[in-house]
Amino acid sequence: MSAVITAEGLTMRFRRPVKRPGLAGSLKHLVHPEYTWATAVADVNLSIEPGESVAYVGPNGAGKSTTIKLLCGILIPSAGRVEVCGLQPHRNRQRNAANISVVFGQRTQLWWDIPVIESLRLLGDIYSVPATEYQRNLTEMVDVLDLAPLLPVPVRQLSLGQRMRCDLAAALIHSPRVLFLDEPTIGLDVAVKAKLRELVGRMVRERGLTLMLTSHDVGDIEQLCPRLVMLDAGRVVYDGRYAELSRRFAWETKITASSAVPLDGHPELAVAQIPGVTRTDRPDGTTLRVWFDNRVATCGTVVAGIVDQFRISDLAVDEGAAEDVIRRLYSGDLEYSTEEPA
Ligand SMILES: Nc1ncnc2c1ncn2[C@@H]1O[C@H](COP(=O)(O)OP(=O)(O)OP(=O)(O)O)[C@@H](O)[C@H]1O
Repeated sequence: MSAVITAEGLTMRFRRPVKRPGLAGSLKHLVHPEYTWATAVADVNLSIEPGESVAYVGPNGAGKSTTIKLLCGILIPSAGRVEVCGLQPHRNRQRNAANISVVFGQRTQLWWDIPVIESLRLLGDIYSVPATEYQRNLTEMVDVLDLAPLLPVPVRQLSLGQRMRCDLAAALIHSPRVLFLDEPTIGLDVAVKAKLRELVGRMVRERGLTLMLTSHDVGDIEQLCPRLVMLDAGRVVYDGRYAELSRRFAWETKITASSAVPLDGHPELAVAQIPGVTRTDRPDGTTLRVWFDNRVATCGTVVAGIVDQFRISDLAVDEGAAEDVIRRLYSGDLEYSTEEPA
């Protein structure tokens, strides 16, 4: 099977004006403009098969939306190559548009003043969707997204959650092969999130839709995307299964050991000397928390070292879920590494 999305060495640099402060600075810039270059996407390689669901994640400013814009043909790459359904998006914007759809959580593609159903009909005409296919898509989406009461309402009168349901319907009315969702569930309540995820999941399973999702909501990723590509400062730092994340990146295991009586002395200092222990602290008088590098030490050796210091009355071991790993990677608490754990 050949990939539906490929990127090779994909790079996007933006030129930014350097302006000195004040009127003099503005005038100088008019006469002698100065610029710097900022790299938003750096040498990204991607290969996504038809029917795959990929979460494209990373901290704010990592380059996710820029990549989506490159894949939609909105931006022209500074370097590298990109193909979507066999087309270079920026050279074939119109043909590319027939194959793809994009939903930006912050924006609508519906016409503000006309009823939702008219927007859907218009999109059906623009994309020349055959009548039977249009009707089948509409019926399915009205059913899953509960759209019936919204169809006659002008978009300007819809709440955010109602509008997003209609936006997703609009994105899928022409049966695209690829769907890009950029923060689709931002600001939505749990019920609306569930409806959106249900429809997208169904389209992937039943129609072979290829999905590329950017989201800061781990629920979207967990429920829709077995594969996760993580960006940091424009570069891919992880491309693999979501479930692999913990194994690959969660080097630290946390042990919380409690004592029935207040701890004597400074057991945290002695425990910190155990090989592999990265840090320790005492959140209260009876509890010791120990973080260790699980590639270097085992839980057994660390617990044995704690037992040498005091009698443990309660013990919890926290391996860290993938969600926790993502949060810690973003905050810099965990380090990216391509090394496999020992
Ligand atoms: N048109 C532009 N001109 C100059 N710089 C830009 C432009 N668009 C994006 N950038 C810069 O490129 C970098 C990546 O931005 P991008 O919007 O792709 O990030 P993101 O990962 O989608 O972030 P977020 O999670 O905050 O939406 C940022 O530093 C941003 O300031």
